Amino acid sequence: MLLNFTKMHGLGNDFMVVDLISQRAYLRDEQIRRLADRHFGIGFDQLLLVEPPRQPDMDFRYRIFNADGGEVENCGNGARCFARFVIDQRLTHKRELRVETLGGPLTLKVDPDGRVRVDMGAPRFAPAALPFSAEHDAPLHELQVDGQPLALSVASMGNPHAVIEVEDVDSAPVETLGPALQRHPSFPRQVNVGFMQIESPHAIRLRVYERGAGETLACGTGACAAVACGIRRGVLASPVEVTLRGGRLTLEWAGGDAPMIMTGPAERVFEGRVPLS
Ligand SMILES: N[C@H](CCC[C@H](N)C(=O)O)C(=O)O
Repeated sequence: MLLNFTKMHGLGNDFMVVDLISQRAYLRDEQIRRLADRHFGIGFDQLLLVEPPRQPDMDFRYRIFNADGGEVENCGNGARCFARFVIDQRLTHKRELRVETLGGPLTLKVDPDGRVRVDMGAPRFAPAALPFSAEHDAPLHELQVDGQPLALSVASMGNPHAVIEVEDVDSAPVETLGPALQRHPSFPRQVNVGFMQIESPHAIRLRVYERGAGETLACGTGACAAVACGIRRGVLASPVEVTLRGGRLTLEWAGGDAPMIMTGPAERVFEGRVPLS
């Protein structure tokens, strides 16, 4: 069969978006890996599936698969692209949508200027929420990584995040410390690793080594986790401008159980059809 898809990105974090309401398909994990390959396939960081809701108060079910084929709980840049996609495809007339994900419900709102505002839910810091093996919840934890002590914060945005403060993101050890934390026994379901440089209480630079995809040009949930951890530590204050390699996001959070609000762009690149073997 031929599968219709749309290639999209949020600040260079790129996606294959598939409408499984107007067409029927089942994608096995090895097919996802092949399609994700930037030489033998289409190439993407994550695959996003648009499905009918399973819960009565939701407009859609939003499923996310990493390039390695694993299904995950949340994807912030993908959520903005999801909203643009279902409106452009006329799958809804609404401009404010409720979608269900493995990590919980999200509210997506497309502004008249095309930017998308996402209620990402409340950040959670309890180690069990990631999961992360630690006795207690704390704004900063210390971990032994390859024999060296490392201070890090942890947060769940439905998916697990570790946040490390660095002096300079450009020289941060993303390609070594990222994988080292991925395989660390303290993260039994692996982890997305953010490297955060604080420029001011309202501005950070961020790079993210993502679970199942490696370093991406941007990570929405990573930006949420970094800002939440920084505000909790008292070194950041809402709103926070997050500059990633692919561009800029605005994050707002009132603390506690308040939702993290992320605002940013979503772009369509091309439409395509791909044979599914
Ligand atoms: N790029 C995504 C994060 C995908 C998360 C995935 N890498 C995971 O395993 O949790 C974002 O914008 O939030």
